[in-house]
Amino acid sequence: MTDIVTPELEQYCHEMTGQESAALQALAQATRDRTRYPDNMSGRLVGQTLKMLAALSNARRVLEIGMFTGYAALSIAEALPEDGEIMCCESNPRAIAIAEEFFAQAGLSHKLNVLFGMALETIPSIEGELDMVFIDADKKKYQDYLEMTLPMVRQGGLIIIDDALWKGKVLTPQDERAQAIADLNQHICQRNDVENVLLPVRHGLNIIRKR
Ligand SMILES: C[S@@+](CC[C@H](N)C(=O)[O-])C[C@H]1O[C@@H](n2cnc3c(N)ncnc32)[C@H](O)[C@@H]1O
Repeated sequence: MTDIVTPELEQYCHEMTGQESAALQALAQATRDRTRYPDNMSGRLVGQTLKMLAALSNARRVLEIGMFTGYAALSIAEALPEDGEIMCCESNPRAIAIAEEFFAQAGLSHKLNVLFGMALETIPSIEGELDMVFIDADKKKYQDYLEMTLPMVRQGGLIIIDDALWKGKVLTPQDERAQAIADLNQHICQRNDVENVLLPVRHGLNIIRKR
């Protein structure tokens, strides 16, 4: 994947960002050892950014769309209060098994609620308000995820969209995914019910706050 910043700066940011917990380091290693596409994992920069946002916004109920092996979910869970909950949509049972194993090792299973299946089918089963949503599944469905979850987010709550710069291809979109994300970024900054900032963190994070 094309780096948004130079590889040297990316590495520097990685090294100068607070070390992850031992549990997150073990999960990252297991993801590299036991999955075919470990690059799907978000990693330290995104994970620590999400953890920081969850802490700053006093999040208690969080939804992640696209959990994979649970790196971002576990990062966020570490910032949630004891009665906090992270609901995670995921369609891959092997990835779910790894996430559950490492949540258990971290002693945080009580905060995890996995919604197994296709996200657009499982999200409607969620009741109550959400403080934060992290969108990181099927790029072509991002707009649908946003429309479905924005009404569920409390006023002042956050939606964070990953891969918002999609390999840098949003500048001159030449495939369906790049076009979908470019259209979504355009749409978000024109809405008047949210405010947002698009940051070049890893593959791009679009941070949206509901007015
Ligand atoms: C980029 S990975 C997520 C990485 C993860 N957020 C992390 O922090 O490591 C995308 C995940 O979304 C899942 N996924 C893709 N489309 C989905 C859908 N429609 N419903 C549920 N999960 C989906 C994939 O199985 C994959 O595990």
